[in-house]
Amino acid sequence: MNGKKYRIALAGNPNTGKSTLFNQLTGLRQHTGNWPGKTVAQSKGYFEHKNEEFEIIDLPGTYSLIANSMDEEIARNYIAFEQPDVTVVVLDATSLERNLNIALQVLEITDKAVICLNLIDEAAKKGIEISEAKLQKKLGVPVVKISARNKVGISSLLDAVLSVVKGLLPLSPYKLEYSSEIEERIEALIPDIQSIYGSHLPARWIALRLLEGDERIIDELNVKLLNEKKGGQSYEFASGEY
Ligand SMILES: Nc1nc2c(ncn2[C@@H]2O[C@H](COP(=O)(O)OP(=O)(O)OP(=O)(O)O)[C@@H](O)[C@H]2O)c(=O)[nH]1
Ligand SMILES: [Mg+2]
Repeated sequence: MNGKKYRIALAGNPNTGKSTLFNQLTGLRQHTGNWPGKTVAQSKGYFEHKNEEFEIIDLPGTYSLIANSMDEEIARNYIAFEQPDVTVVVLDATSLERNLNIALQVLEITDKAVICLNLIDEAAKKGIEISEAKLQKKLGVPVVKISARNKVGISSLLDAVLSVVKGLLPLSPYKLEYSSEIEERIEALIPDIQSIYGSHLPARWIALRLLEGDERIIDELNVKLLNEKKGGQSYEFASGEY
């Protein structure tokens, strides 16, 4: 083990098997607490794959990342501001169309993602066929089929995760394109966002939120900026060990 801990976030709709996957990966090396200042449970765990150490966070299941609820706010803030080394989006392969929405929202925030099609046993029973290769080409990030409950495909998933965190794959995540008027406004905002908040944050995604009139994002960013100036961790995050 080389000691470096890569951080993984598990995102996805409710009931897609995130916690099942989390438990399979971490076994007893996990602990549960609350998200700081929130009444929402947070599970964090650890595991190794191919001599690398990973820390994994089981994010609350959400249908979107627009921060309509505390769960959504937690999930989106973690991905956008804590910037895990990879976000694994767990989708229900039996209802892919509905599930893809959250995948596209994650890809709007971060390039470093792996799409995990879970419940492939159920999908197979229902005669649903999904081409990983086609989906991967379309989405521009690795797509891996698994059955978390039956421990199928887990090592392929972890290989994909490792490739992403090590930067071994060319990633070209699918980005929704907006009308030229909106795209121009996004372009105009990006330099200001970068100069105020630094270039490490997802400026295009922040610009989109601002154009939507999402005022909370400004509060979040200001808290983050203040904490960074104080030299602390941006988003205070429960740091208890397992
Ligand atoms: N058939 C089948 N069922 C699965 C699989 N993985 C998970 N499940 C089941 O799906 C249900 C939901 O799993 P969870 O792991 O709790 O889902 P979750 O995404 O953590 O749900 P939230 O925490 O509500 O967001 C459970 O009954 C699991 O046993 C799988 O690969 N195949
Ligand atoms: Mg869960």
